[in-house]
Amino acid sequence: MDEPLIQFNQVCKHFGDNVVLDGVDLSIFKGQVTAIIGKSGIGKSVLLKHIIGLLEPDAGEILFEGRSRGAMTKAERRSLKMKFSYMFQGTALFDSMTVYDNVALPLKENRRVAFNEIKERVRDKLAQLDLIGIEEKYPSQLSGGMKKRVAMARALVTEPQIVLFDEPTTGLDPIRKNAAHRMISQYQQAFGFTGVMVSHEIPDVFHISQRIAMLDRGRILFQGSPEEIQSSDEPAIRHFIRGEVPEGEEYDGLHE
Ligand SMILES: Nc1ncnc2c1ncn2[C@@H]1O[C@H](COP(=O)(O)OP(=O)(O)OP(=O)(O)O)[C@@H](O)[C@H]1O
Repeated sequence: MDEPLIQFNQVCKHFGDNVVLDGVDLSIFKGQVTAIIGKSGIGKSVLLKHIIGLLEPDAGEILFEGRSRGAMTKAERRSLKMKFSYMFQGTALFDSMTVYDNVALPLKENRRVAFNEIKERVRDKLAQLDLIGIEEKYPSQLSGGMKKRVAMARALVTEPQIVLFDEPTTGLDPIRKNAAHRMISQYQQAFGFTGVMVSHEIPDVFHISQRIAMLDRGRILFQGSPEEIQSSDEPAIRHFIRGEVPEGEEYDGLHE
């Protein structure tokens, strides 16, 4: 297999007494969607935040094409940052800005994109996400599902090379959820981007990801293809992906 685009080597992170990542080894490959699955509160968002540098590991390292962020020059770090886009759990839309301005923001902020091109790209993304006609509305006037789709439009409008999604479909109805998954797949086929997606949508996520990583008790319990995880004999994996509580055990998924 090729060199990973992003590589976690023995990454550890704790908050006070709460050890969240305890030696995470994870490989993320270019052009693939990698889904991060695992129980609630286990540290999936924390892992994602390490990729964009919102959190720094206490120990271990994260390599991008073989190089750690710390070893990069300022210019290299800036260029790495431009490759990323992300969509976090809370949609983080700006309430004082219209839908159009929210989606146009990344194009206006970091890139020299002509006014007409911004208009075209924003319209395109809104159309793909079934959001035409709401450009002038404000986030407070939208349903939760619509906000989520606006956030997705904003994450994809720059056509980024690496997109991090934190539960992009939670709270969407089944039709919109499928549409959002389809959009991620189509976007990947069109642009060959690398996606890292935290998701609880099992088994749906197996259909749109090429790689699955399961986080459990601070470590990656499994990483491999959707087919491999579905045929795993490991009880913790089998129970989790089937949504079963092992006999004689109480569900201990609430780590928060
Ligand atoms: N900035 C922080 N300061 C202190 N503790 C934090 C911080 N961020 C996360 N945590 C803790 O880290 C643990 C993992 O949280 P995280 O949000 O990554 O879980 P998750 O797997 O994404 O959960 P869910 O599936 O419910 O979204 C939790 O115990 C959380 O309280």
